[in-house]
Amino acid sequence: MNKIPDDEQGGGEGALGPAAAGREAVRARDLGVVRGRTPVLKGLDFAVARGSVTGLLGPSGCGKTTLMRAIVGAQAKVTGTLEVLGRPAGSPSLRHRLGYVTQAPSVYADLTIRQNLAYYAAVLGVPRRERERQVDAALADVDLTSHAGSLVANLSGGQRSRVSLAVALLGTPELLVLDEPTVGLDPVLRRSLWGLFHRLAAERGASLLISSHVMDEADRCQRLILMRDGRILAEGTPDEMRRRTGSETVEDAFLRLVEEDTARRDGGREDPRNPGDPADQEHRDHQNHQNHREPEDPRRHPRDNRDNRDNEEG
Ligand SMILES: Nc1ncnc2c1ncn2[C@@H]1O[C@H](COP(=O)(O)OP(=O)(O)OP(=O)(O)O)[C@@H](O)[C@H]1O
Repeated sequence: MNKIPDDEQGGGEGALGPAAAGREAVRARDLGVVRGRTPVLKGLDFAVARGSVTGLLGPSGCGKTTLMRAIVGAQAKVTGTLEVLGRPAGSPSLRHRLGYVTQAPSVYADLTIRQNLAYYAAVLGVPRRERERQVDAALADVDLTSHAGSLVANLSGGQRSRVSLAVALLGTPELLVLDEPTVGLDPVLRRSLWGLFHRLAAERGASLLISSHVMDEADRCQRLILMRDGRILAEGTPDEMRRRTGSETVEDAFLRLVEEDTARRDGGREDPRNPGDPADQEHRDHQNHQNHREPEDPRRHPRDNRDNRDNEEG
């Protein structure tokens, strides 16, 4: 484990004071990100509570992955204030305190599951005598014990995602940032993973930030951050969202909030349920962008948050 360098800025509590720093795993103030030449995140203010399961929800292309990359210190051109576990995002001492799972599984296809985990346990500096126990625990957490000897190349997409999740669990990180971890999984597996997320929060005190563009996952979260077009629409518990908007489901609450937001932005000329909805345009822009985006390095270390931070000088 790295020693905390004395010259790191921000200190243990930052500008938040001891009480706030203790309760919040992440705190953003006026956070902005530019990707290429486009402002993708615009003036975000929010917090992620410690020891809780927080859902980051919003339409495809609204900026969820960009926000997660900023939190784990992998994003270039970040402005404003972003504190993670009481330190400025990207601080070297955070590396071992965070687990990050990207959308594309990033484990070695030519190794078995156990070999991958043993390799990453060594890279992460898990003491040798601890490694076997931690690898076994991570395998059991993601329900892959019986496949431990299988080559990753022979696994299904959902199984590969769970191997990435197991890697993120090594070293018992305090904050887990999971980008759409349940996408493509069957309902039984999804339920069991949500069970795991809540156990990690309740029993180990871990803080989890989990993105999804599927609104029916919202009720599985203790707190929600709803995003649209690079901004925060609302944050709070699922109940608060429903009460505030007089809606029965979080999905309806989200649509109400989009309507209010649209009305605020342009005097209510646009109906968010019409095909002209800016959220649809966001989606189309995102799809166009996906066709032109730079490929991810398949051998990128899933726990290394800093290696492609500078590849977006546009
Ligand atoms: N490498 C990049 N260079 C420039 N712009 C990018 C890049 N990656 C994403 N973007 C743009 O940033 C915006 C936010 O993308 P992001 O991937 O953060 O959205 P998202 O909410 O995570 O989407 P999804 O749910 O589809 O994963 C989109 O408009 C996208 O086109």
